[in-house]
Amino acid sequence: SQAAAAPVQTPTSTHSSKETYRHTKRTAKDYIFGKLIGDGCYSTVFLAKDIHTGKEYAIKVCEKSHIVRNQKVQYIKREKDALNMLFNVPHGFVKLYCTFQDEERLYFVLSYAKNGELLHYINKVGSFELNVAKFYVAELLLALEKMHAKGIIHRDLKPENILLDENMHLQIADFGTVKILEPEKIKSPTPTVPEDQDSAVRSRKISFVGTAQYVSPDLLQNRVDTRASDLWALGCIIYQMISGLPPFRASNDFLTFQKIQKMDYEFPEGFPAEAKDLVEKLLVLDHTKRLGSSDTGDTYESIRRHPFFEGIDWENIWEQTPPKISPYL
Ligand SMILES: C[C@@H](Nc1nc2c(c3cc(-c4cn[nH]c4)ccc13)C(=O)N=C/C2=C\CC1CC1)C(C)(C)C
Repeated sequence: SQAAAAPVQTPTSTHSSKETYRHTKRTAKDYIFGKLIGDGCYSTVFLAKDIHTGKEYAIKVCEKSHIVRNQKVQYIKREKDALNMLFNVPHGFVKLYCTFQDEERLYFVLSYAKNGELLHYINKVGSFELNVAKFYVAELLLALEKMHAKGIIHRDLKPENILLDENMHLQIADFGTVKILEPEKIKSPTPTVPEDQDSAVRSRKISFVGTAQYVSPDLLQNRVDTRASDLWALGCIIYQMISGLPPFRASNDFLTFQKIQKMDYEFPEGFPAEAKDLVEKLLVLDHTKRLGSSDTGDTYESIRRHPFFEGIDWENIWEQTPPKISPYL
């Protein structure tokens, strides 16, 4: 006969004012789900409110069957690992507060980036004034430095997954495409030892390729994904903030890939000279020759030093009030 199951002791939250009480694991019932705010290919992001605290969060919901059927399990695991690795970085990233699941779905409770996608602002004003572009490129570079210092390569950086928080500071989101380098490979951004010409993570078959307009030629050609892939995307994003469109664009991805590999792009009339110079130093076919590829340590000194960043206060930018994003006449 079925032995009577011992009554399960539900953990009561015994706490005095001194102790921080241990939450019982959250479930979807602890949140009021609101509008859909983002739609990825394997996930949907909802605005949600915690019924106990009234705080707003973004909750990313993934259908388990969908993930398993499309062999995306390792992407979900990497995203969670990357978000956990970045939890203690105070600025530049959405935070993962907790995860839980039910029969059908996985839930990620994340910070709500109240002002949404950077892309929305670029499209709204057409293109950014130079001081606005400079500010957000600087915050993006600082976030990239933090990620790369931990051996996290984003691999799909684009204005759609660069978000703005309630104070209009930048937050990188969507880590479903990251590659996390093994600890022994977390060295300076590029080879410090001459014979190790290729700190790239040379994987025979790269199953993942980013969004066509921002994918680097090294990822396309010799199927190598390195931190420098993100520096290529940075070059594309700078170009797009200032001109309103990404440098490589065509009617389909294949034609876009061809343009990238032929470096077939040009600068519109009036594109500021210093911004042009910086973009030209990042959109370099050879990933070891991109500005920043030879920097050692945890910062991209050679990029920070570029005249484009004249006047940026690297130590205090996250505390500063971001410049107004107004239409560029
Ligand atoms: C990039 C992502 N879109 C989004 N992901 C997140 C948002 C988010 C917010 C708005 C928004 C806010 N106000 N108006 C629009 C628009 C798009 C968003 C957020 O607040 N918090 C965390 C997010 C993502 C966390 C990430 C680890 C998964 C895609 C397109 C993939 C769905």
